[in-house]
Parts: sequence; structure tokens; C-alpha cells
Amino acid sequence: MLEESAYAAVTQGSGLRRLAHVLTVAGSDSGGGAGIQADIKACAAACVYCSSVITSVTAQNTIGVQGVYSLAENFVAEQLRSVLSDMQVDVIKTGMLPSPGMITVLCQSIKEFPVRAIVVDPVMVSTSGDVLSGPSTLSGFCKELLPLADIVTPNLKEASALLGGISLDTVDDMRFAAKSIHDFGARNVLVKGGDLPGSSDAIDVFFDGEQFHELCGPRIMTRNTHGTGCTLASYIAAELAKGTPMLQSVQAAKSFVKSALLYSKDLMIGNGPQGPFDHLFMLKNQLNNYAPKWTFNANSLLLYAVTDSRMNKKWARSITEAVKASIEGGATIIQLREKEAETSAFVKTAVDCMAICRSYNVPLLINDRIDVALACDADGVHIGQSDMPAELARKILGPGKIIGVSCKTPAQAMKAWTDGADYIGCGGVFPTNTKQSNPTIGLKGLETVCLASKLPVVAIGGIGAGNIQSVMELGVQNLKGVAVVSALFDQESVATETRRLKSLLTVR
Ligand SMILES: Cc1ncc(COP(=O)(O)OP(=O)(O)O)c(N)n1
Ligand SMILES: Cc1ncsc1CCOP(=O)(O)O
Ligand SMILES: [Mg+2]
Repeated sequence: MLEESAYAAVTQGSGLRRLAHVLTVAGSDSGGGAGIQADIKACAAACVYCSSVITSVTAQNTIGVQGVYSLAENFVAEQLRSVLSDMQVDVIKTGMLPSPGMITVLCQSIKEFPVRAIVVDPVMVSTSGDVLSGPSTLSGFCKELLPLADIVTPNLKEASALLGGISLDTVDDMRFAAKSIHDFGARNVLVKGGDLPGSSDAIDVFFDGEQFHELCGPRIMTRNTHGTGCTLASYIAAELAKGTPMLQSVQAAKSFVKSALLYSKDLMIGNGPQGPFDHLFMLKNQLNNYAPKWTFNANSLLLYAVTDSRMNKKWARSITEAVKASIEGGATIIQLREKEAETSAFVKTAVDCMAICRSYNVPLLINDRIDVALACDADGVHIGQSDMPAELARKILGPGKIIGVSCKTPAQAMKAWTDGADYIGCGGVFPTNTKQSNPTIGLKGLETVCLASKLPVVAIGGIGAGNIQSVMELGVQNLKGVAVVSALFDQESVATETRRLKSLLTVR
């Protein structure tokens, strides 16, 4: 998942690495906003290698499609053979497939050279309204390609076309469409509701054959939406290629498209009504808000130091001194939990602590305060059930920041995951004076939440030298560490106590 290297670098016996690899089979957009060009940029943004088989060349710009020149089917077959017989493709993503014969050729290649997943974007009509693959391809999509698809991503028009032209006007209609398209054999269906009238939000319906998920996001008011469908499908393919699970891949792709549209909303490329957006926006954002999410490594949860200004005051040390000592003792991630600090003092301390943490390459998170996290360019935030909702925090912070959410139940853990969190903090495990009115869940409760969580977990609450090993001995694979306040900071020597806990965590 996230801790996997963005490059999905598999170190092989020889020391060689390989990149996660998406093959896009799609049409070229001379304007560069959609088609093959969008697919390659989306994969590049997701740090995934992208090879390309071109099915058709379009003369296209921000005004519309001026011409389409489709390649001979046997030459598409030749391109497919060249790539698939030589390279280790993880995922195939399909876009414009202009003829039934092209679909047949593709399905034959998929059967001859199986890959880990197939993502089908059933491109039929361009955003400007021009037909890119006509009704003659419908049967090929439904009968040949969809049964091979791991996910298909139609917009409302495409979903309607696949279902014989039915009208789709409500979210209930979209659910019906998702289920009906699933019946063609696609394992997952994402019906995109961007065009659904009468709603300020864009609602997509995801169906995995058992459960429906409504994925809501704000409608971003911009002319620069050309290529969003291609980009979404390619980003899903890229995430799948890295090993991310399906629903999470869809969410990562939605989050990426949203950030790209927001970043590009005032761009002006071309004079027509629909402009392209900037896929590689994160390369340009010096503030790092859009830095790729893979900077989070769940192993950094191992010894998680959470500060407390009252305790540090009691022992006559500053927060910066306490943070530095805990890192020198072996803390692997820091959270500034300064409940009583005034905003300006908190920001100043946070900026100083960031400088320390950066110099040691240890991530620093801010408790509760998204504004402070933004102000000091922290690595992320930790929020509780009554703080800013994680989904909103993700919207504000973008995909590049770490978000942790406190969870006591499997349902909360599931929600944290669908909201786009990176890890959960689970507890209080044992009673503690640091947070007295907090109900405890015990080791059993911790185990239950870990087993239900799709995210890495850090245990918190009353943990110290006497019980740290009983926590880690639970031996649940996604329990990555312990978060500690008083056992580090209500002590005379922070470095000594951190070292003691670290050695207990690392004994074999
Ligand atoms: C790692 C970690 N886990 C849980 C918490 C608790 O956060 P929250 O529920 O928001 O309570 P407060 O810390 O705000 O009192 C945490 N801070 N860190
Ligand atoms: C912030 C928090 N959330 C759950 S318990 C807790 C306090 C943990 O403090 P300590 O490590 O001193 O028990
Ligand atoms: Mg909180």
C-alpha cells in the first residue's frame, strides 16, 4: 500500500529495480490534454512507467476534434505484441477503441499476455461532443472487453450508451447503471456523475459487485476539464500497478484529479471552450502541499512521540528541546499536541520543530490544528473523532500530507480509510492521566480494530516500559508501533526514556 515505494521498486536478486508499469491502449490527442498524452502524464504524476499503444490519431484542440485517423487493426496488434512480449506490464488501461475489430485484437492480446488488472475507460464521445468510437463498438465493449475488466469507468453518457440509451438522471439511476454494467462481467464499476444536473457536488457511484459507495467531491468550476476521464482511469491504473487496493486506487485518482483541477483552474491554454489542465502541478508547488503521498512510510509509526507542554514545563525544558531529545533517543515520528498553546506561539514552536525534524528526516505532525500544520508546512496532522473530519482535512491538505485519525471501533477505522487517512491511532489502550475522560479499549479492543483496519495502526494510551511489549506481542501485521506521551515527556531525561522504549521495541 502506501508504504510501498512509489516506484514500486522491486529489488531483485541482481540489485536491479523495476518500475510499476501501465500500458495505455488509446488515441492520441494532438492538443495534449486527453488520450495517450493525458495517460502518460497521469502515470508520470503517480510515479509509474507508462508505455503506449496508439489506436487512433486525432487532430484536436480546445475547440473540438477536427479529424480522426484510425490505425490499421493489424498494426495495433503489432504494437501490442511489441510491448507485451518484451516488458512486464502490470496493468492495461484502455481508452479510445475506434472499431469492433480493434476491441477483438486487444482482447486476444490480453488473453495471450495476461496482466494483473485491466482498466477500461469506455471512451465514446469527446468532451466537445465528437464521436470517437461509434455504436458499432458497443457490442464489443459489452461482450468481449467488459468481461475482462477489473474496473470500467463510464460517465453518464457512456453508461447510458452501454445500456441501450436509458436515461440516467439521479443517483439511484447511477446505482442501477453500475449494477447493470457489472452484469456484463466487469468486476468493479465506477459511474461518474460529473454531468448529473442539480447538484453542487460531483457524485460518482462505485460498485464492487456487493457494495455501493457514493464518492462525493466538490464540483470545481473551471473550463480546464478536458482529459479528466482519461486521467482518472490512468491514475487508477497506476495505483493498481503499485499494488494499491481497488477502492483506494479510485479514491487516490479522484483526489489527484481534484487537486490538479484546483491547481489549474485559472490556466489558459488554447482559445476554445475546454482547456487542458496541468498533471505535473506538484513539481511546481514549492510549498509541498501536493507532494506525492508516498512520502509516508508506516514503519515511521514505530515509536511515536506525542508532546505535552505541561509536562515539559514541569521538567523545565522547551518543546524544541523535548522534540530534539526524543529524536536523539530514537523516536521515529513526532506529534505536537499542545492543547494550551496560543496560535502565534504554537506556529512559532511548530516552525522551529519542523526545522529540527527535517534535519533528522523524522516526520512531524500537528495535533488537531490544520491551520498550524499548513502554516509551518508540517508533514501532516493527527485528528480525532470530534476534530475536523478527515475527508475535509484531506481536501484542505491535499494528497501530499500525512493524516492520522483516532479510532476506537472497526466502523471508525473503515471510515478513516475511505476518508483518505494514512494511519489510525487506536486507544486509549490502558488508562492514563494524560487523557483521563477517555474510555479505554484494552488489548482486545486494539486487536479487534487492527484486524478490521485497512490502514496501519499505532496504539496509544497508558503505554510505557512496563507494558509496551504486551502491546507489540499482539503480533497483528498492521500494528506498526506505539504512541507515547508521559512515558517520554513526564520524565527527567527524555532521551534516556526514549532509548529505553526503543530498545524494548526492537529486541528480538
Ligand atoms: C497517535 C495518536 N492517536 C490518538 C490521538 C488522540 O487524538 P484525539 O482523539 O484527537 O484526542 P486529542 O489528542 O486531540 O486529545 C493522538 N493525539 N495521537
Ligand atoms: C492523546 C491520547 N489519546 C488517547 S490516550 C492519549 C494520551 C496518551 O498519553 P500517555 O502516553 O501519557 O498515556
Ligand atoms: Mg484531537
